[in-house]
Amino acid sequence: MGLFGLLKMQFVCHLIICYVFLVSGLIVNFLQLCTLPLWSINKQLARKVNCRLAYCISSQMVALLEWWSGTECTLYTDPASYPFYGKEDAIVVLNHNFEIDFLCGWTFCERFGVLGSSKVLAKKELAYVPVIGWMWYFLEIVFCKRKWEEDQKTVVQSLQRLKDYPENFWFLLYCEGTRFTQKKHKISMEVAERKGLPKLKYHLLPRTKGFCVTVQHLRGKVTAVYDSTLNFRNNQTPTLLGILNGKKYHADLYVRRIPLDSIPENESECAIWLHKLYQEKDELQEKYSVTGRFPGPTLSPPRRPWALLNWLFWICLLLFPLCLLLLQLFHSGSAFTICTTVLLCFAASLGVRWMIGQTEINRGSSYGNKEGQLNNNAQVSKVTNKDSRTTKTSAACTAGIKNNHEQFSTKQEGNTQLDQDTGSCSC
Ligand SMILES: CCCCC/C=C\C/C=C\CCCCCCCC(=O)SCCNC(=O)CCNC(=O)[C@H](O)C(C)(C)COP(=O)(O)OP(=O)(O)OC[C@H]1O[C@@H](n2cnc3c(N)ncnc32)[C@H](O)[C@@H]1OP(=O)(O)O
Ligand SMILES: CCCCCCCCCCCCCCCCCC(=O)OC[C@@H](O)COP(=O)(O)O
Repeated sequence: MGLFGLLKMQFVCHLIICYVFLVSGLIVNFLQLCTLPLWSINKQLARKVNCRLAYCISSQMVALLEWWSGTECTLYTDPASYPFYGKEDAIVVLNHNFEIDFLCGWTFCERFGVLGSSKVLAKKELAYVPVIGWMWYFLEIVFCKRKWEEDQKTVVQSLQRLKDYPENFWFLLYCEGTRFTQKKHKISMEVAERKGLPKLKYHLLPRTKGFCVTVQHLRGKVTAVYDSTLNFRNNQTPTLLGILNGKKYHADLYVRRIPLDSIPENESECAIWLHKLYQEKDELQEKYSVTGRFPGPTLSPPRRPWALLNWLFWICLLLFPLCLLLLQLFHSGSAFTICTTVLLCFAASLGVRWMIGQTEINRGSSYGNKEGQLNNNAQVSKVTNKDSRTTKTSAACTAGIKNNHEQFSTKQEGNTQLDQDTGSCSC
């Protein structure tokens, strides 16, 4: 390990990075708050300003990944789809297995110029995370409690609001609803069994309501779904703390563009379509685990300098007053002032540690983990089974999926366009 590598592991460097992130983030949050009066005067302008302000925060984390840790991101995609990326509104469906999968998503957003405006269907708890959560409020991020009865109205309203959004955006959906753990996987596969759906090895069973409602309400605005599958080379399990320590990872992202027109409008058909998509994603991950790569050509967009420049700007702006303050402090020699400052630094680092904890899977929620939920599902399942037609449709689709996927895999190897083929469910 070189000198720079050693430096990256020093606690003092982490303190400085976190200080810059926290203080610049709070400044940006304050500026966002100042845009409130503008919303009533010129809503579209307020949205554009907020996209740029949000970029100042999220691009710092992207710079940390790309320039500090040097993590590489390879994109596997159809060359015919490539020109669309960043030039249209899209719904992104991504697997949820890694602590930094959202950060890799952000990196691709940055490379295609949609980082400031990117959106997500996020759990409500994240809205209260300082800096990021507060920034999301002004970006009109859609929040959910993951209780459909309570979410239905608010999610639909938030989606409707995005219909006239002035910037191109990617709307991220983790349809699994929570991060993959062995326990959640086991419970989720029991649900799959009850529903007569094939088991998944690398994914949890997708929750279909959020996807269907998003497709339904963003139709006309969004033109495609980007089916995205992420994995890391050599079975790496990346973490945000690892990134902060300068650890380099290698991410592989497979993206398939599916025109929105080819996704069924009817809710139950849309749900079947999503289950089929996850079975295809599962087969793709199986291939990755065998070959160590996704099929098809790689077309990685290069890193852009803007995230780094923004980060350097904030470092220069905020380090100077910090150094002055520290000098003055030690010059004053007051034990009380020094102790108070040390305590404040300690409290701030605890705060940042708590924020980093939000990204850690072993501190994740119990959503999808509860036996109680399973019992509810059993009831749901019984109701579903009463409608034998639905169950049969599921089974028929399952059979159809196999055939469709064989077609899909063969086409994949030949790197031909798959969108239209995979977009339609023949069930
Ligand atoms: C290309 C590069 C990527 C670009 C990236 C772009 C943008 C980046 C932008 C931002 C990055 C920031 C990242 C922040 C990350 C934060 C993400 C999150 O917070 S994820 C968590 C919140 N999001 C979701 O949950 C979305 C998915 N969920 C849904 O859509 C849900 O339907 C819902 C709308 C949340 C409602 O939840 P609820 O639980 O009420 O769902 P359902 O009604 O659907 O669930 C009941 C349904 O599921 C079955 N069930 C029950 N238990 C299980 C189980 N354990 N496993 C699977 N299924 C289960 C149950 O039988 C019911 O079935 P049915 O619907 O048939 O009745
Ligand atoms: C320059 C950068 C400096 C970095 C130092 C400070 C870092 C602070 C980082 C705060 C990041 C907060 C954003 C959290 C995003 C977490 C995304 C995520 O993965 O959420 C999980 C949910 O999807 C599902 O939750 P679970 O049900 O699995 O539980």
